[in-house]
Amino acid sequence: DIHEFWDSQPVPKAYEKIDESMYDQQIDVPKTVADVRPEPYTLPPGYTWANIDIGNRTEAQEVYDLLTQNYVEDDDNMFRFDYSIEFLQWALTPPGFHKEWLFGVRGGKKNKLFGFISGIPVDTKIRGKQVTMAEINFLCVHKSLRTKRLATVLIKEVTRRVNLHDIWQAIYTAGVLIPLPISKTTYWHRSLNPKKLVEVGFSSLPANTPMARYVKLLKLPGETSVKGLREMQKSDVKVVHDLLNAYLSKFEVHLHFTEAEVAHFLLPRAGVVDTYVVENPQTKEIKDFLSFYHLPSSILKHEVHKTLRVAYCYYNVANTVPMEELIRNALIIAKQKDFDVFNALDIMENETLLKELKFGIGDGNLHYYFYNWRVPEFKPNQIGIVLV
Ligand SMILES: COc1cccc(CC(=N)NC(=O)c2cccnc2OC2CCNCC2)c1
Repeated sequence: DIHEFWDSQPVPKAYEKIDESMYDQQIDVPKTVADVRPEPYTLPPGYTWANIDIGNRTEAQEVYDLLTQNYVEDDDNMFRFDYSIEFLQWALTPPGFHKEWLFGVRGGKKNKLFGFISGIPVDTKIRGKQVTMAEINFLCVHKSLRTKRLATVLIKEVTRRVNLHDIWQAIYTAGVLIPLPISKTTYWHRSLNPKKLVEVGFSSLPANTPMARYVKLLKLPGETSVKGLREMQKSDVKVVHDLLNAYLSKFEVHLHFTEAEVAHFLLPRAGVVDTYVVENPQTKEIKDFLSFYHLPSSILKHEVHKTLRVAYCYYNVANTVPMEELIRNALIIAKQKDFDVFNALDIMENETLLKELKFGIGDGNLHYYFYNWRVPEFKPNQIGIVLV
């Protein structure tokens, strides 16, 4: 069963008793690239490995088609993530990405894509220690091929390909609980279009609250309130880079971004990511910025509404503006851009503003995991990494 697989992996065991001296180091015995299996893992008969050039529109379309039909659904199977092609190309081609870490499994007469997994290299800081990791995401097996253990082979193969680059740790998130989370975070939602959210069953009307009153309760100003708020542009990359790294260094677990990575991940891209900086009208200085990414969900069983437009809280730094006002302005912008809901995890400083800004608690958790690195469990507000 699944635990038989994870029991064979260098992740903390559910039962282990650990003393402090075991933390901040790898779990596996030290290995070198020479120890890594040179050939790909064996697939079931009829299936083959296939690298995916996500920059190629045709191949990106195949990944889109696989994910939009077979990727993660909410616990009630009412919604399924619907990552766009442009979003996948953005998320999977940061500076320095390795093309052999983007691959899948093909099979059948039409050599169809039945499985996919991805890795990108990230520079992490864990309790003050620099660790280069692979950020693993988009593990997906076609619904018709579940229980063939393809997922475990995809995990082993991406581990092998990452190890060939002399990288031995990884970070990933999952809604499911497997051994052992480094943190259990909770998701929260801020309704922007309450009428639609109630119609599609995403939200329910609070007791004794007519819809008109619910809408009024959640109403946001039509315009932003922060003076000097404007879209990020190329010339802001340097200052945003310095602001972001300085801010993230406050957290026990965080990424370190290069300038090129800040340009890639934060410069606005239509339908993918929005970033706004606060330029002080007098001094022209920038000390704050907000950002959110676009991840719609398919609405699986509704006659009229087919898509839920969801904005996800990304990286936000508030030095001269109260964080609550900054995020309220993110909500106002998201509403202006016709998003239906704004999602956030209770990581970083988010917990302090969720209630004030009328977020409702979600019905699930997102767990963060490390592969082959032992740490004590962190509180969500010690996590300074956002995975898309
Ligand atoms: C609303 O449509 C959904 C479609 C599929 C799953 C879920 C529930 C869920 N699992 N949500 C999250 O994981 C989540 C909730 C708030 C913020 N970020 C999140 O996940 C991000 C980060 C991890 N990769 C997926 C997107 C909701």
